[in-house]
Amino acid sequence: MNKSMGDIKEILLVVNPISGDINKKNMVDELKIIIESKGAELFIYHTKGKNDLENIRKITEERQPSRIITAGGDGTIKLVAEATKSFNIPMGIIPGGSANALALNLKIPDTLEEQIDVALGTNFIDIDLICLNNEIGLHMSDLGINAELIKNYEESTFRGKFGYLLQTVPTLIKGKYPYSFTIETENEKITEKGILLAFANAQKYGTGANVNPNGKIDDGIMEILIFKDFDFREILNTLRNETNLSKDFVKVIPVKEAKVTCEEPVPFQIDGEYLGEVTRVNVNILSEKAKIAVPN
Ligand SMILES: Nc1ncnc2c1ncn2[C@@H]1O[C@H](COP(=O)(O)OP(=O)(O)OP(=O)(O)O)[C@@H](O)[C@H]1O
Repeated sequence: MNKSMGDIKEILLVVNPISGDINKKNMVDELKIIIESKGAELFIYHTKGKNDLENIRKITEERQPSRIITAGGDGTIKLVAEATKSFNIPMGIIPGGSANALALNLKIPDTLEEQIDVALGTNFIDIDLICLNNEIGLHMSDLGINAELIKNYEESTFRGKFGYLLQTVPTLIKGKYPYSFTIETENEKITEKGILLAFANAQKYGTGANVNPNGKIDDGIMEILIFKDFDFREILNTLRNETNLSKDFVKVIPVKEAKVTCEEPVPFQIDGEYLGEVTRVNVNILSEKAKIAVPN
């Protein structure tokens, strides 16, 4: 366990009470004991699902905590990163959602004790924040078949990875793919047909699929990935973390900013949250970063 908390005097803990169907009480109790034993103060905010952005921004402004710890899924981390992006306060992560893709990408450990240790530690990564149609994304956002899957999952009563898997077959049967995507960057304007267009800051989806093996979450660049069709051999390679995906399967365009337009409305998601159907996505990397505590 972390021996010294350096100059951490007050910690803001943001807890999503419903994410991942996980009871966060043990985590909160353990964190309270550790923090109070070090003479620091803990202020807890439970998300409500409404007005959280404004509330977290206000609390951060008033209390000026020296660290923020977020216990929830990817949606909660995104919310906190957005609310606190102008304060430059380091954030620790206690993964507590159904997929936890960002925690997976940042190699946050599995046990609560180790997670708390990392969250209070002093090793940080400054990750890029991507602005997509005025919303913030941290790791993986996309247009197409995956967003449709997320929509169907959110509408279903089954939670967790099994619920997500259950939605796969009906989504694949009913989908309107392939979609037509026009991508405009500072260098080119191209139109490609595909089943999915991803804006990738990280390497992996929450399922572990390594779709962007050359991506770096802190390099000031995102990759636009266009998956052209279902190729089960390539999908298997992706799931096996193979690093050489065929160019016929996925086209990769590294960018700092771009405009993507679609002929028909296409399902859209940011970091696992469904945002409806859109015909246009404007993306750019923001100058602000999210400073996140990660393992050494
Ligand atoms: N108190 C609350 N009641 C209902 N919804 C909430 C509450 N707090 C946050 N939310 C909702 O939780 C969502 C974010 O969840 P998050 O992405 O962190 O977890 P998750 O991985 O999606 O977990 P799950 O799949 O179980 O929702 C947001 O849609 C937010 O509105």
